Formats: sequence, structure tokens, C-alpha cells
Amino acid sequence: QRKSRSPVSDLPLPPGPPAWPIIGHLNVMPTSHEWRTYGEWAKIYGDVIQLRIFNKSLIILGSLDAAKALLDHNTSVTSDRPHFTMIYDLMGWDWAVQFMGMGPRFLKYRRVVQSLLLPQSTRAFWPALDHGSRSLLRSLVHDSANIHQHVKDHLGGLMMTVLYGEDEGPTRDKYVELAEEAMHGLVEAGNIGKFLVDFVPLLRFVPEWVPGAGFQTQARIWRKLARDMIEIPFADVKKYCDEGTAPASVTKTLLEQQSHSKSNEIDTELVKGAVGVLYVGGADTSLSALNTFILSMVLHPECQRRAQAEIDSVVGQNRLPDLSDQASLPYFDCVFSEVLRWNPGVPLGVPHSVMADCELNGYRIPAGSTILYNQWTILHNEDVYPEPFKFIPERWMPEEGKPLPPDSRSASFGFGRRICPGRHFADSLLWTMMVRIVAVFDLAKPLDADGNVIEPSGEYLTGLVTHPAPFACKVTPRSQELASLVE
Ligand code: HEM
Repeated sequence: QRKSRSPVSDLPLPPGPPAWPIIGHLNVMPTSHEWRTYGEWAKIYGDVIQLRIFNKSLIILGSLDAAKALLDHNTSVTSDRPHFTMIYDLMGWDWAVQFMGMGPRFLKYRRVVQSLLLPQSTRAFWPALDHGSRSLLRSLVHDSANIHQHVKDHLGGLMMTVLYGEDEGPTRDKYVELAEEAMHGLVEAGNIGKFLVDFVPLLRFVPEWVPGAGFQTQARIWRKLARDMIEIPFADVKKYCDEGTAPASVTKTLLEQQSHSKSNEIDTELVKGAVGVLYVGGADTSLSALNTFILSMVLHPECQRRAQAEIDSVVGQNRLPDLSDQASLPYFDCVFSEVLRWNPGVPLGVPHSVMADCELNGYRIPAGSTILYNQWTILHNEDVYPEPFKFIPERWMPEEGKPLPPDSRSASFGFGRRICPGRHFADSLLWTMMVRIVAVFDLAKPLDADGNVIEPSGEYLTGLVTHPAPFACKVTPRSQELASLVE
């Protein structure tokens, strides 16, 4: 006779480190590189861990199976986001789909954002990718000393060209500056624990003049930045559209859809917000992956040479590789997969929140829990990825009789209804930038004034999105002919 399953409410909570009365795990919470501590705890307590801060439950998933079971197969209750009062209510980021809770407004915004980023829709961005990546290569030919700055500037600029149609120049630089300022506030406020109002939401009604309500002044300043970021570029595109001179862009596409639509599904606030989130979601994450790629090439010249040999044999040296070559460069594809696995840019993913009690592996996941999925642990599981801390693109090469490990993309872009809608665009954008950099340049460790090799530390900075700690990189055109291709 089959044993009947216990109701969810009877199930035990997942295990975790010992908790203190009242405060729970508050004083054992890691304050930096949290993914490493959570990874250590996963070895002790298993791949589903529960932590408690006062009465708030935090669940950390440490395996792909657990993440899929909870977030892919139970999406109707696990696709909510935790509510951040400071960011959402006070700083006015309520236009950003990333922070929206489940509900009709989220579903409407998500539908629009997703439709803009479908593989067939993103083909329209290919000319901008071609143009923007050439421009990056040109900057590197003329000033090889500042690769990190050039990559950051060109990536941000390219995103703005795609979103607002603005070509290289002071206006586009201004858009990037506005977005970076707004995101600086976001990163500060995203430091959970920094603002008490996130734990006591009623404090948001305290007026700014009350002593101790400095968070209201800060929120007001950041709120203006978050608004300017979407309002100023939008107003320019709207004006050009009205004059009939707007170049192709995501904003223009949405404004056209808005004017042709009979329903009022797409309102102006949605257009501004749906475009703004693409920069928020795409710029820093893509920059992290590009920096990791550069680091991997500097540290592994043998992989770089193999990638260059493949490009030379398939594409030759008379033109730059482009997206039509992607399927013909299998080794480079392995390099890309390994970049996403070796040091995932969003190591703990973006938190989900649970809307109703549910079950996972015989444990109760209480309603209201915040869920983190530890991509870093998932992608460094040595049973799945042997020698997980080594950069080994060959692990992705198909071999007769040997199953491939789960694609790094299966964890790095998140799960369920919240899966990164920009993943196809990220694929084209990053592939183009990466392949072109190594097609034209050698990346290497530089020498100091005494002729000693400067070794990168290989360390990563802490944060929701992580980047390699600054490292020096020598950039040399592989040949004069290749360098001249970018002029
Ligand atoms: C290497 C590059 C990227 C990585 C690693 C990455 C990763 C992620 C992750 C982990 C999430 C959270 C998914 C979840 O909640 O489970 C996410 C969400 C999101 N990403 Fe990306 N992303 C990248 C590039 C992009 C790009 C290029 C765009 C846009 C052009 C983009 C737009 C978004 C948006 C709008 C969301 C929020 C989705 C939602 O809350 O429903 N991302 N991304």
C-alpha cells in the first residue's frame, strides 16, 4: 500500500547552520563573496539550506536539480520577487521588471520585454553589433593600454545605440552617464541591511524632515537619477519620431507598436520602463562576462592560440568573423560556455520569492521565503565538471560515448518565468565582441619596468554582479593586416 504524503505544513524545514534565538542567522551571515560561504555550507548541510534572519526565511539552492525542481517546475508559486521598499517604493524603480512582484503588471511588462529579445527580434540588432564591435577594436588599435575602459565604454554605448538609436558621440555618452549614475544608487541600495526601511516598510511614511530620516533624502536624490535615466533619452527619440527622423531602435519599435495598437496594452510609461530595464539587466552582466573572457585568455595562452587557429582556418585573415560564422567555430563556442561556467557573473542569481508554502525534496519551503540559487556552487560541482576551478574549454567538446555536462547557460541565466529574457541577445552580443577581440589581438600578461611578468590575482570582487579584480592586460594586434580590417 502506498504511503500517503504528509501535507506540506507537516514537513520539516530544510537544514542549515545553528541559529540564534530571535535573530536567527543574522550574526553568521557572510558579508562578502556570500556564494563561497553558502557553497561551504552546502557541503555540510546539503543542496537545500534554510537560513533565518529574525522571522524572514532565506532558502539557498546548491544544485541544478534543486533549482529546476523549485523554480522551473513550480513557477506558479516561485516566480515572485522579494519586495525592496527602498528601491521600489522610495527610489522609484517601479518601472523595472526585475523588481516587480508577480501580478498583471509584471506579466504585461515581461511580455513586452520578452518579445523585444526573441532570437528573431534580436537579428535586427546585428548591424549595431557589427558597428559597435568594430568601433571597440579601432579604439584598441589606437590605444591598447586601456582595454577595460574601452570595453566598458563601447559596451554601454552599443546598448544605448540598440535601445535609443543614438550613434557614438556626446549624446550617447550622456545617456550612458545617466544610466551609470542611476545604477550606482541601485547598487548602493541593493546592499541589503543598509537601509532599515527594507526591514520595517512602514518607515517609508516618515517625512524627510524628521531627524534620522536621511534615507528619504538619499532616496529622493536617487529617484531623480532613476527617472532621468529613462526620461531624457526617451524624450529625444519621441521628438525624432514625431519629426520622422528617428533611426531604428528598440524605443522606436515600441512607439510604433503603441501607435498601431488598438488596445492600450502599451502605454508610454511601459515603453520607457521596458527599454530602461534592458540596460539595467544587460550592461553590467555582459561587462562581467567580457572581463572574465579577457582574464581567461590572459591566463590561458594555449586556449587563446587554439581559438585563433580555428578562426584563421574557418574565417581567414581577410575579414572579421561575424554571427554567420558562429556554427562553424565549435572550439570558440566551448570557450564561451567555459567563460560562463568558470566565473558566473551573477553568482547567486537574482532572488525569487515564494508565494505559498511548497515542498522540495521532502522539506517545507515556507511562503514568503527568499530563494537564492548558488550558480557558483552549481557550476563548480566537481562530480559534474571535473577540476571545476580550472578553465578547460575542452570539457564542452562532444566526444563519442561521453555525455556532455549540463550547459552552463542552464544555470547562469536563471530559472522559471524569470529566466533572463536577454539571454539570446547576450549570446550574440558577447560572442561578437569576444571572437573579434581574439581574431585581431593577442592578449597577454604585461611585464613591469624590471621585466617581470605581472600576474593577475584571479580574484573576483563581491556584489550581485561580480567582476574580476582589476588586472593588467597587454593588447597587441596579431598583424598589421588584421589591424587594418577595423579601420
Ligand atoms: C552574460 C550576460 C547576462 C547574464 C549572466 C544574465 C543573467 C541574468 C539572471 C541570472 C537573471 C535573473 C533570472 C531569475 O530571476 O531567475 C536575469 C534577469 C534579467 N535579465 Fe539578464 N543576464 C545577462 C544579459 C542580459 C541582457 C543582455 C539583457 C537585456 C538586453 C538582460 C535582461 C534581463 C532582464 C530584463 C531580467 C529581468 C527578468 C525578470 O525579472 O523577469 N540580461 N539575467
